[in-house]
Amino acid sequence: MKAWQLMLRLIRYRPAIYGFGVLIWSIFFISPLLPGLINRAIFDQLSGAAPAVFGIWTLLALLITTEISRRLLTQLGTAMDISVQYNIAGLLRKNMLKRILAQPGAQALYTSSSAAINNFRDDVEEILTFSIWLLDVFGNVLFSLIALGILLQINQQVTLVILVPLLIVVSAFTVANQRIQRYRQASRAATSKVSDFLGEMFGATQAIKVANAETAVIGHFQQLNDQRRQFMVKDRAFTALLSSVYANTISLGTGMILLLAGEAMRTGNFSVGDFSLFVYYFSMVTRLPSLIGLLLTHYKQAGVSFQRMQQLLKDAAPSALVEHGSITPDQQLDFSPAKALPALQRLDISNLSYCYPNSQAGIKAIDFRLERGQFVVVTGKVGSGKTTVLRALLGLVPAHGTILWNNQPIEQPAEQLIPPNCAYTAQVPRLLSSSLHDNLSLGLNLSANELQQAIETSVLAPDLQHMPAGLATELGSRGVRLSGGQLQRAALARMLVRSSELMIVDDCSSALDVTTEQQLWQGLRQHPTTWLVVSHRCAVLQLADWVIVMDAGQIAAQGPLNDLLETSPAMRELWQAEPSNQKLLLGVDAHV
Ligand SMILES: Nc1ncnc2c1ncn2[C@@H]1O[C@H](COP(=O)(O)OP(=O)(O)OP(=O)(O)O)[C@@H](O)[C@H]1O
Repeated sequence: MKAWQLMLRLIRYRPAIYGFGVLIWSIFFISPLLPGLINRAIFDQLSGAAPAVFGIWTLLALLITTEISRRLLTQLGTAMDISVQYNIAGLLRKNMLKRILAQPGAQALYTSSSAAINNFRDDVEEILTFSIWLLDVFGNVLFSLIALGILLQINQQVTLVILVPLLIVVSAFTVANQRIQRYRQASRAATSKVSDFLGEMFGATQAIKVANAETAVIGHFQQLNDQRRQFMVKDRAFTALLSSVYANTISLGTGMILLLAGEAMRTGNFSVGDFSLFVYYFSMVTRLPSLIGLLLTHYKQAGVSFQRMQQLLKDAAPSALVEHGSITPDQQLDFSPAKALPALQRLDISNLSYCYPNSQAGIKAIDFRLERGQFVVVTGKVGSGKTTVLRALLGLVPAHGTILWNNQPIEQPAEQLIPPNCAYTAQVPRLLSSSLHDNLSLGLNLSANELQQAIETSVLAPDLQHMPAGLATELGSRGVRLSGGQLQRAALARMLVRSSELMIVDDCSSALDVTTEQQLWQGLRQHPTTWLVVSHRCAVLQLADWVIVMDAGQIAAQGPLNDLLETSPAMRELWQAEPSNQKLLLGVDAHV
């Protein structure tokens, strides 16, 4: 869809408000026609060029009334501007947010989060600027046409000179057209790079400090800022240059008109009143070329913003950005909870494959089965594809393959394999800057008993005793006030309160000491559900009913742990690599 089509859809979202805005501003912009004519009458009466129709005081009263009305119109017009901006910004932002939230987790954002913030802020602002320009343009054009009609009746030759600046402006825009777009795209991309890096720097402050890399990192940041400065200066300077070309054409036109008007007055074809009318209308009529030039420039820049926002929506239809719908603040986004599937008896995964874009890495032809109540462990070397198996199964990456839940196909895993059917804890769990209670519930209305059970099973109870406000303790940004081990167990407790048929956990006890880890997994194993767990730790492998060994994106072997230790060299290698103290503590058999 072209920029003008998208803009039209936005206008049609609230046609009455936009229409009223156009009407108010049109009245405002055409209202100077009247004072111009009054001035002309006053001057012609005073110079004796025309007979007195109205008294001077009547004319003055008319002038004052017009000016007061214009002030009132400005207030009303500003209110309309705000209303238009609220609706357009609300619709664009809601549609972008809706699309992001509707995507499966791992694909929610195709760009970085700071680039997305730029889309929500700067690109939406650009569209708002353009929409406000559009509100004004109709009234300005109308004023100019009527004024030109009046002036043409007075003196055709002088009036036609006014068209010269318009031609200059249109030619200037035609020449600059491509550059406007190119400079705007480059400046926006450079801004995104700066915000991205800023976000990364704040997120990795500790890593930067312990690596003593402040100078190098700040140097790189400076480089990105320099690039941004260059692109921004080009973009702003070019827009300013165009504005000045547009504005200077007015001065050119003024000079020409004054010369021609002076000549006409000398020959007696031009009264003082006519001259005052020309001068009065002239500044406004000649503003039209400049206005049109700037409007075309903003149109190009709005086009770049539309493109950038559509990139955020990626595969969605272009019209998704301007799709009409309610934006009232109390409007709930429509996230219907997942339909509960029948109690899980068997989950069959066959031929599950996924390859990461622009790489050879991923998983190939994964087949395995989970039976009700089983505790299945996926293990393997670093980078062997364990996490990818889970993400592919959960629909967090667009994988191929078949997933059967009690022999019924799961067509949309990202929408179906969520609570109450399936709960998941990622390898690096994320908490939010809120209280521990809010982080566990995430909006669920939990009983004290449910919370207590989850806290005990996740072995979080001893830690809770040392928290100053218990469950109400604020965790800070992304749960920064928790230790690595506490964060992992808080995420597990969050999963447990979403009691589901299938629990999926990705290697998230790595920060725990051996005793706590053993206690945790034995507690989880008691939970009456089916488990699929990624781990290479003895504490977990020992509890497994079934172990799947991954190697280079494929299943190298699968079966009970004891069988694999006899038959699979890959499993033996992994087992031997685990610290022996864990095996001793757990009383591992004498296979190794
Ligand atoms: N977003 C990505 N883009 C490209 N390649 C990726 C991406 N994520 C992972 N990979 C690659 O895919 C392969 C499998 O990664 P995966 O995270 O599934 O391994 P893993 O067995 O879970 O590793 P670990 O034990 O370190 O968690 C690796 O080679 C990894 O480099």
